[in-house]
Amino acid sequence: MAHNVTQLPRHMPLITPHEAELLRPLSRLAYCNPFLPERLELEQAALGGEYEPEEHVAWSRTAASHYERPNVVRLTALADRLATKLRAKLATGVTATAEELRLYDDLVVYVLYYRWIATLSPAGVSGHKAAVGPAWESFRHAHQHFHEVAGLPTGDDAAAHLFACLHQVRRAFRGIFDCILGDSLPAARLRAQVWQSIFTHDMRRYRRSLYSQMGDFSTLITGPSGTGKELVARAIALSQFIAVDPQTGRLCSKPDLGFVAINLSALSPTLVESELFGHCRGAYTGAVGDRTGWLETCPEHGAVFLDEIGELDPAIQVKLLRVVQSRSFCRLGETTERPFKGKVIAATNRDLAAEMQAGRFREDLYYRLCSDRIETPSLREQVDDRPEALGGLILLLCERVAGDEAPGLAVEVQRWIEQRLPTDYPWQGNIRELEQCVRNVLVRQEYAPRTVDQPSAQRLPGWLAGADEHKLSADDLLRRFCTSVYARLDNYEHAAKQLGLDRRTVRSKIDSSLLAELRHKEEPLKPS
Ligand SMILES: Nc1ncnc2c1ncn2[C@@H]1O[C@H](COP(=O)(O)OP(=O)(O)OP(=O)(O)O)[C@@H](O)[C@H]1O
Repeated sequence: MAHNVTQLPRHMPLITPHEAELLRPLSRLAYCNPFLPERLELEQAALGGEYEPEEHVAWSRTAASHYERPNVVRLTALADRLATKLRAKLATGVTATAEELRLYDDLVVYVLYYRWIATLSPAGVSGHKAAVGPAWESFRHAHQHFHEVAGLPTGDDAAAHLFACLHQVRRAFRGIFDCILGDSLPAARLRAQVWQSIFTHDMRRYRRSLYSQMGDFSTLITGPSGTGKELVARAIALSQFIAVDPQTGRLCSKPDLGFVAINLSALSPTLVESELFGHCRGAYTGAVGDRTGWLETCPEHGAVFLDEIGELDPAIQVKLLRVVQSRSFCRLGETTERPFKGKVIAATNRDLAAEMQAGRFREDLYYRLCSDRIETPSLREQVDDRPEALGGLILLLCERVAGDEAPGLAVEVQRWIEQRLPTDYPWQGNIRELEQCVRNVLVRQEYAPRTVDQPSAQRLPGWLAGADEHKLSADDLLRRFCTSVYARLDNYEHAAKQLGLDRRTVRSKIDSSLLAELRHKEEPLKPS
């Protein structure tokens, strides 16, 4: 190929100022978080006048825009042409500066990714077979083709590592973009946070070295019920780095085996221990044989998801702390140490700060778990940020349950909501409730929300959320009630009198974060 190119003088710069205008933003696009508004800004900077304005604050899935975004299609073509041109210049012997080489290297990453994506079926391939056969051969060939002329690392190992990283990017993108829905800023922030949880904020450093160490970082997901905490956990778990075998181009393990979810509130402490750690025969009454626990079966690229971590028995909290600290554990009834290779992801809708204050949750475990923390926004927060986000969500949820019938069903659901629910309807069950609403309207042409049909005097104030589902303990209830009375009266003496408790008891029951929240919202307490 180099033979057809006119010989250029050696002192000529590799990149012209005009090319640099495209190349600089492209270089950043190759490593940026696709869910931050920055992504759209960079596309605009690269395309200039050719940029087609987007009405969204950041990339999100809408019924209209799936994968073929016009700006990306344009950019990909431009990037491909520029990479081919620069490669040809390099082949003539033009010497590049270190900065030019860095920009060229980033451009090649961008081009290789989109060339590979173009070989996938429209539905995309997430399994390990995606890395096999012709796709790998053409990737390896292109990697060699672009790198060798620039003196950049070539060879199967370098190609396989980049291929593994790009495969991970693809899995993460699909897990986040396809599953975590919502066209509001809080939803966009959530997607960006999940991306960061997987790749950190610096993807270059991740590609260089951190890719093999992210299992050491536990993730704590907090947020109200029905806001997608499990969805987020799944996206993170199934998007961990998996190496590619340079001989075959296959991923060394299957990504879809990497997620195990345990609901800690649904199991007795003994069962939780046995599920997590495994046991040997006779470890407790009923342990009739050896059992391998989830910590043991979790692969290196996988994660164990501990849902409702706030409900974990204190004795097991100590054992879990050891797992996240030393990454080893023993089966019940055994003293042999076994390694834990995966990642721990925990979630709760409880206020862990209050749980710690009340002595029910260990601080040391909390600090080990929250090295990476993600907060899922409520549906109300999303709709308050962008009222149209509700319609977008309804349409996408309708697609999930009714396929091609989605547009018609979405109109019915939206009409029902507008006519029958107040505009400030709290959506206490969040997106799970919205899903139920969609299903109910599909089946019965109506939805019976619990709170709306009740007389307003019977509705629960926000600080009692969960009480109607019997999710609160008696102590929780007392703490919240004391906090709420104190928030209104702002005086321990008066609060104690009203509550019929002594002053010190009231003081000890105050939940500081709930207090801050109540003061912030100035939520009125109904007169007693
Ligand atoms: N952002 C979202 N995008 C799409 N679907 C969502 C989102 N959030 C929640 N859902 C849907 O709502 C339902 C509940 O989600 P999930 O179980 O992940 O919530 P959760 O926060 O873990 O709830 P809980 O605290 O009760 O366990 C699921 O069907 C999920 O697909």
